[in-house]
Amino acid sequence: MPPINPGSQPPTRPLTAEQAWRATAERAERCVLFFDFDGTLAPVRDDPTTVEPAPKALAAINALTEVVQRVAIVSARPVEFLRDRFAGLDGVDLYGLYGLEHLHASGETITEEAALPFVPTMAELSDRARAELPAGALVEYKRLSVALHYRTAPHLAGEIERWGRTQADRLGLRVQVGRMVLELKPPVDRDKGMVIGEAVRSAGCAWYFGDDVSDIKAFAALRAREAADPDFFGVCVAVANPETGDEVSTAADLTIESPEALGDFLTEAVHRLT
Ligand SMILES: O=P(O)(O)OC[C@H]1O[C@H](O[C@H]2O[C@H](CO)[C@@H](O)[C@H](O)[C@H]2O)[C@H](O)[C@@H](O)[C@@H]1O
Repeated sequence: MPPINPGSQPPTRPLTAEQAWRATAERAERCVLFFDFDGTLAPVRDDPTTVEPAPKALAAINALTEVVQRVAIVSARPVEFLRDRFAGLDGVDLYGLYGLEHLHASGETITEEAALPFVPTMAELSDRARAELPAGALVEYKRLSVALHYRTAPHLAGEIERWGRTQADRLGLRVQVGRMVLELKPPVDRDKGMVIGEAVRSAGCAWYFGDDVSDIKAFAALRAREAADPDFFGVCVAVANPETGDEVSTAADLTIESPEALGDFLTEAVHRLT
């Protein structure tokens, strides 16, 4: 078992990785494993289009689909982007754009209907962002949301955030902050917490792995499920990074150092659960 970095904050309850995998093994056929993508399964890069999952994590996820009830990716990326990265892994469910899209067992991508009227709004917003934001801002158009990145130009953070919030007010959109990014989304009630809350209704066990503030709602959904059913076993795992700070680790049971270390952790999990 690789060392678990407990982070600068203690877990919210005493739980070792050993104990967690043992309890999971007892319920493996009713267990769901949820993974955030960027910063969790995939190391962060300057260019969002070039990102790929860490190879060890991908191989372990493939093996885990044979061991647990379900494996799912829950991301702010579009399903189409995720499908390219997890091609060939039929046993992996994909939730994209914070759950506005989902795809199960290589069927068709389903889009939340309430979000569809915002397709033209997002196209217009993306064009306007490219025209009005200074050089150095990176605009990522995602059909139902637009991400305004400043990773390679951190001095623009304030200007980009102000511009994004003004546009959100103008167009009636919601704002989601992330790692060196501000994202504009439709005003539709859909987030990672809601996705997880619905997906674990009939599960006996679930893990959620995440690195960013939007993942904390998913942790909360597991806590709520556990509070409602003492037989349910939930585990929240943070993947550490210098940008999010302690917020995610503080809310987690376990903290892992990086996406690469997560690959080692999951490889060990395959052995523990088989
Ligand atoms: O829910 P996630 O899968 O974690 O997606 C969150 C955002 O991830 C991407 O941005 C982040 O990763 C980029 C590539 O490593 C990095 O350049 C950027 O600074 C990070 O914020 C993605 O591009 C966004 O659309 C997602 O909202």
